[in-house]
Amino acid sequence: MQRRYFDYAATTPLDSEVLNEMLPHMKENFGNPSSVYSYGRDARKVIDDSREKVASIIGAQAKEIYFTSGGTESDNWAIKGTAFANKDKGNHIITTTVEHHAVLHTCKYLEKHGYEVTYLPVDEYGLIDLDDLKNSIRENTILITVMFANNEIGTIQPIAEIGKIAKENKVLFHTDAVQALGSVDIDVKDLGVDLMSISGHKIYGPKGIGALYVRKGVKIDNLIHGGAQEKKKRGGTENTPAIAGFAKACEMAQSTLTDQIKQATELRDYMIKGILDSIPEVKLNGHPEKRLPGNVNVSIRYIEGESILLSLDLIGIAASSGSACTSGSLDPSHVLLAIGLSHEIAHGSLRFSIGKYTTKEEVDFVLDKLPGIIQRLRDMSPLYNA
Ligand SMILES: Cc1ncc(COP(=O)(O)O)c(C=O)c1O
Ligand code: FES
Repeated sequence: MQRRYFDYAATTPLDSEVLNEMLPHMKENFGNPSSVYSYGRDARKVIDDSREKVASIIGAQAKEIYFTSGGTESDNWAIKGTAFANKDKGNHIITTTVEHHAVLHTCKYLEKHGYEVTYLPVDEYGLIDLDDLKNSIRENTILITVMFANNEIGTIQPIAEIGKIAKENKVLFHTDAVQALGSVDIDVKDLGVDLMSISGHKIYGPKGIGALYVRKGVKIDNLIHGGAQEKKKRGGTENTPAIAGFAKACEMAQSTLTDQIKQATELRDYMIKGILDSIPEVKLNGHPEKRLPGNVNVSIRYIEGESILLSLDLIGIAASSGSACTSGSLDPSHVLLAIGLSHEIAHGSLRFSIGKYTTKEEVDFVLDKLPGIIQRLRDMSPLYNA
């Protein structure tokens, strides 16, 4: 059966050019980058060059990039590391109700250890209110952490405005840009961001690699203690192949960004229109314009997202009912509840995410099959027939 992948927000396939870039560093260039002899120096050079490339895609300097094991570690580090480093200044953190669990669960953990956290609500589109943000800043606020773009509904927050508010109030600003990288033009300097989390596997790079941007001058404690790697800020022998792959993926994403935004946006809008036009009682979740180019998230009344996913899977379509991290749990998505959806409607939600390999033919296949699937499920639903 031909399979069609619509879950690029969960992860992306490794680009073959990225794989080719990685292979030599798994074979002949296997040295430990900390070693002084040539094997080590060769690996070190790869890491130094890679740092430049990763820095370039977000407008940072190479020395402001620290490699991590991915978005989750970067989020944990940014939040715990600044919270611990600024304990003398205060213990208050501001975030939002729609963050990824890597941020939310880290904040919950800190609450158990004496920190106070404000969770800003969002409007029906998933946007925070900037006045709310201003009003929630206190004397003891040390960090604002607001995601760049939401992984479930695709909503893009007003990052530059948040950066400005943070700066005016002398509060650090971290943003989880895992979903935004490669889909939005990012410049940390223009945006006034102090810390930014990014990840390799959402941009056709390898899994298990990411980075934390830490603006020069920002104080941050270690999360991972060990050797002197990453300027003594993150111990552990560097994953040279993954770092090289991540850098290649960044380089490719940067050089094709404009075209990719255009291609994904066109397919996204075509798909949204196709779904809304062909299926009754369907609602688009997230902001109509301030949204990731590849994100389609809809609520379909009277049926369960899970049962639609299963029916789609039977014909080879891979989509998601929210985020891959929350499926498997019976709770509806915290993001969909935060934008005001009822439990019942949140349960009937689907996310299709489009990437660089998505074709119009694939979208047409979904548009052709989805209405029939939904009609059959609705015919079986006691809610629909009530
Ligand atoms: C917004 C967001 N933050 C963090 C992560 C975690 O990134 P990683 O899978 O690299 O740990 C993801 C991906 O699942 C994400 O979408
Ligand atoms: S039980 Fe299926 S999404 Fe809630």
